[in-house]
This record gives sequence, C-alpha cells and structure tokens, in this order.
Amino acid sequence: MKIALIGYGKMGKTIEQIALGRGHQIVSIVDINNPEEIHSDNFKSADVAIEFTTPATAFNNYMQCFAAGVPVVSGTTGWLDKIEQVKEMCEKEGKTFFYASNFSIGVNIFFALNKYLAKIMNNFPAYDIKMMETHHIHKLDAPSGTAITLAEGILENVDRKDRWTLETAEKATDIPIHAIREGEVPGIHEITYESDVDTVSIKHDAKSRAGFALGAVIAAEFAAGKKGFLGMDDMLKF
Ligand SMILES: NC(=O)C1=CN([C@@H]2O[C@H](COP(=O)(O)OP(=O)(O)OC[C@H]3O[C@@H](n4cnc5c(N)ncnc54)[C@H](OP(=O)(O)O)[C@@H]3O)[C@@H](O)[C@H]2O)C=CC1
Ligand SMILES: O=C(O)C1=N[C@H](C(=O)O)C[C@H](O)C1
Repeated sequence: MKIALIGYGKMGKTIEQIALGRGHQIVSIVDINNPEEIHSDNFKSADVAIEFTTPATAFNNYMQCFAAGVPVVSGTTGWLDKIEQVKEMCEKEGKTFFYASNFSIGVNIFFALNKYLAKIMNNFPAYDIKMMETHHIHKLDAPSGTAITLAEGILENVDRKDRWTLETAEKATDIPIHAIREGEVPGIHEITYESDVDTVSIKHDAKSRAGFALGAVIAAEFAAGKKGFLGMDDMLKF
C-alpha cells in the first residue's frame, strides 16, 4: 500500500518504521517545513494518509486530504471541537476519515474494560471516581484524548456523574482528571474508584509508542478503499 505521512515527529517516524516493516511504501512525507508537499503528485498517489501533527494544524490537514481525494487516518488529539464538520463531510461528500484518540490495541481493550467497570460501579454509589493521566513534557494538550474517551465511557454508564473536569472536581457530579507531564513518559492512564473502606483501580501503561503506531498502520490498511467516518469500533471486534 502507498502511504503518505503528515507530521514527521515522534509518531510519524515510528509509523514509518512499522509501515515499512509491514511491506508498505512511504510515497510522501509532509511536515511543518514542507507544507506544499501535500499538493504534490506523490501525495495524491497515496492510498491513505496518516496524520499525527498538532491540535492547531490537524483540521486544515484533513481538508487538504479531502481536497486531494486521499483517505485520512488521524491520531492527533485536541481538535475535537470540529469533529461534527468532519463527520458531515464524510456522510454528505463520501470522504474517508478514521479517527482514534488512541490506536493501541491494549488501550482499546482498556476502553472496553473501563465501560464494563463503570456499568458495575453505577450500582455502588459509595465509590467516588477520579482519573490520572501521565505523559511526556512535550505534550501540547491536557487532558489527553485518551483520558477524554475514558471519561466519556464512564459518563455513558454512571448516572451520578455528568461531566469531566481538569484537575479539581467543582461538584460531586464531576469526574476530575489529574494531568501530569513528566520526562519522556509515552502514556499512562489510571481510573480509581474509592470508597471509605477500599480502592478499586484499573491502569494502562504504554511501554513505548510502538503500540500506537502499529494500531495506526492497521487502521490505514482497514480504511484504504472504504468510505465514511470510521473508528476503532468498526475495526476491532471484542
Ligand atoms: N491517537 C493516538 O494513538 C496517539 C495520538 N498522539 C497524538 O498525535 C499528535 C502528534 O504526536 P507526536 O508525534 O508525539 O508529536 P510531535 O510533536 O513529535 O510530532 C508532530 C509533528 O508534526 C509537525 N507539524 C506541525 N504542524 C504541521 C503541519 N501543519 N503539517 C505537517 N506537519 C506538522 C511537527 O513539526 P514541528 O515539531 O517542527 O512543529 C512535528 O514534526 C499529538 O496530538 C498526540 O497527542 C500521539 C500518540 C498516539
Ligand atoms: O501525546 C501523546 O504522546 C499521546 N497522545 C494521545 C492522547 O492524547 O491520548 C495518545 C497517547 O496517550 C499518547
């Protein structure tokens, strides 16, 4: 498969290695220093583009991919205020867009476990809920996209909570998310249910970026040739 990379940072470089290892070709690399590459014939020849850039630049990159007729797989976080526009373009204009706040298979198993535990905990109001996420110091957004997805999984299932907040809970119905930025940590997420008598917690700890990158390449293999707004639930069967 011919892959274009948009964003050649930590994720772009890891994805390149994994894609080459799976027999794919990297036909174009667009980064901050060569934005015009996105208009090139090489870019347009790609079966799919994999986009990992920044919260501020992702949406414009999606628009360029749509204009070039190249399906896009993106893992960039912090741009979700525009997600409805992207969904509408997929539905009405037949564009292809695959998004995941976290492409790791382990994290997606953790997402399912989080929802299952939340359903159980809905019946046990003695437990209060909080979340902690730790990432490297270069991360631009907080809380992480993964933490937001986890919080949404709890909110769907626990009636006594109605929103997430960053750092402090302002009312009993809030789920506080504590975001720590430390060294070069690839990503840790932990959800804690605490009562007066005990604590129940679940945790995912990424050892490197390899799991995120492998998931993104598998998603690209899945998305190429398909139409619409796609996500991990379309690809993974639990
Ligand atoms: N969904 C998932 O599974 C995962 C998501 N992420 C998310 O992916 C994003 C990228 O992460 P990461 O690779 O670690 O970040 P990096 O900062 O290492 O890489 C981003 C790259 O994009 C470049 N860039 C900035 N603007 C543009 C632009 N307009 N066009 C093309 N390239 C551009 C940056 O250049 P420069 O540095 O010169 O500005 C940099 O090389 C983040 O939002 C992060 O949260 C990360 C890991 C997993
Ligand atoms: O910025 C990162 O590094 C990561 N970002 C994603 C997020 O915001 O959830 C996924 C992963 O945790 C690494």
